[in-house]
Amino acid sequence: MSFEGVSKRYGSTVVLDGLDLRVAQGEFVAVIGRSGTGKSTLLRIVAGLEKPDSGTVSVPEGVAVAFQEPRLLPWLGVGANVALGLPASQRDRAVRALAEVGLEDRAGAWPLELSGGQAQRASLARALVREPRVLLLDEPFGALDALTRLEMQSLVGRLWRDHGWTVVMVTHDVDEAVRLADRVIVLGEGSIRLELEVPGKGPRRAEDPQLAGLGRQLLGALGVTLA
Ligand SMILES: Nc1ncnc2c1ncn2[C@@H]1O[C@H](COP(=O)(O)OP(=O)(O)OP(=O)(O)O)[C@@H](O)[C@H]1O
Repeated sequence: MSFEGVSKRYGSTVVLDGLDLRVAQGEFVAVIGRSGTGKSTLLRIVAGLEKPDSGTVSVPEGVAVAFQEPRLLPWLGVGANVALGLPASQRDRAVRALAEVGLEDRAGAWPLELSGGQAQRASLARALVREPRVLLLDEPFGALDALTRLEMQSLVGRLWRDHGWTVVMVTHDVDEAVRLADRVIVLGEGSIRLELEVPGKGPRRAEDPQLAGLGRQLLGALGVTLA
């Protein structure tokens, strides 16, 4: 997947200014940046929901998106939400996807009966069932408590390894970025301010001391200095 010289503005606000980005097949890239630096805009362009003003975007077929709020349809059961759009002959794929995210016993529940973490799992199952090549995650765990968030990070890391997806994840959480991604990019003023490779393969142990140093570097690029 690649962006070459991609620019996007809304009125007089320049959001992306000649952005170049290449993501290898199977790579996990985390995108961080201050509020309003264009992270969601970048994802929306990858998803084909938005067109750039100029530049070239090349994205393979098969993109699935999971957002911070799970966006399940409240009038359909969890299983039906996951199976939505699948031909009747392939409904068993929804059952398998629910089992992969640990929700096999919740297929008959209503979305409103799920906890935040379960709803996020259902949302992941809905992406899984489409067998995407590229998974886009926009602040997927932002609304979850700290423990559920750690569990969801492990789950996404495991699914990524099992399925060989290319992942682009927008997050405000530097620790989450270095725990999961192969590479973290910091967006600012329309382009990439800093790019860091994270050694090893995610999901990494949250308490890995090497990650703390990378996290501090990223916070520095975001203009945050810790005492
Ligand atoms: N449809 C739109 N119309 C007008 N302005 C927009 C639109 N979408 C985004 N913007 C503006 O573009 C800029 C980038 O927005 P974007 O949502 O991509 O940032 P972000 O980095 O994802 O922010 P956050 O971290 O707060 O979610 C912001 O100034 C925003 O107000």
